[in-house]
Amino acid sequence: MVKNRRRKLSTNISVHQSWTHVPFEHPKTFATLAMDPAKKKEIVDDLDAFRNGKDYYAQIGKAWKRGYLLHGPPGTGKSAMVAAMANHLDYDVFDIELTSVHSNTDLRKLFIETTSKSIIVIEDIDCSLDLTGSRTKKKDAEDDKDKAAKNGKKDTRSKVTLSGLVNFIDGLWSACGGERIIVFTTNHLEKLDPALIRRGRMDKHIEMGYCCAPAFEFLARTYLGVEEHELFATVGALLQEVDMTPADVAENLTPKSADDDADSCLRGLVAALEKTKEDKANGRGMGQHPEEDDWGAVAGQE
Ligand SMILES: Nc1ncnc2c1ncn2[C@@H]1O[C@H](COP(=O)(O)OP(=O)(O)OP(=O)(O)O)[C@@H](O)[C@H]1O
Repeated sequence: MVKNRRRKLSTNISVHQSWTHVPFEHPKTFATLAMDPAKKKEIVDDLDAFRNGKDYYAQIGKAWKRGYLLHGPPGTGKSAMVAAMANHLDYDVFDIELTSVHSNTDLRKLFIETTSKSIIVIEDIDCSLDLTGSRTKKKDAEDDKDKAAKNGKKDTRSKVTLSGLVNFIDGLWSACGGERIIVFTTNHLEKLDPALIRRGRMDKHIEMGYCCAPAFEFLARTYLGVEEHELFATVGALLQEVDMTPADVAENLTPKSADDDADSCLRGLVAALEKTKEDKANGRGMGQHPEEDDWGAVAGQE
């Protein structure tokens, strides 16, 4: 892997509809991302195949691009996954804030200005636009707009349309040369129009889920340097019963003072899980634990 250039993080600026660049410093790598090793390998292999696939893409007559859809609840590592991808490939990241893009034309302009070897990220895509195309949702969007106008508030929804975005994904890639990856993240897969996320546009769908025992043990090794502990079984059992994101588990495993050690952090995590379990029993919980494989679909791929 070539590591001789400095990666950039670029975000779009609304006033000028252009990019601003800062060094990309996010430290997350696949080595520190808690997920099923087999799934992790599958994603890394997929990225490597893409990076080395110039001739293959030319041979099949396809633009050299790949779309990844990362979906799951907040705090399950979607942004961390984007950083791990960028660090693995040594690509720049172009972070598009769709609500600050004024029109499809501006989106096209921004896109044309992206460079080769880049990951173009649109986070929380369901929050940025009315992307469902359904009449009910369009009506909801119009109602929201009317409500905002009545309350003297600015309509923050982007003027970029679903078809504008689809064109952006399909058409322009071919005109741009050089490899590009596009990533959408969402907490609400069900809100997205199937046309937007079909294979060929979003080629790989990756589900990021709640933490389960093996993911917790990985985090305990990373955060506390602990391979085994008597509380592992207790934590594992509690994670079967309640939903806790890897972000919350990681936070509980982070020492808060010089007196904190592995023991106290693990006891703190058990207390937090028991509290969540109690809340759930009292009807204050987040709902049922979804059906998961051993890794809690921390990165289950569909
Ligand atoms: N699977 C994971 N492995 C290691 N760390 C994780 C994992 N998931 C989350 N974290 C840590 O939790 C924090 C929050 O994660 P992140 O921002 O990636 O979640 P997210 O799914 O993008 O959330 P949101 O939907 O709210 O943007 C980060 O510090 C991240 O490093």
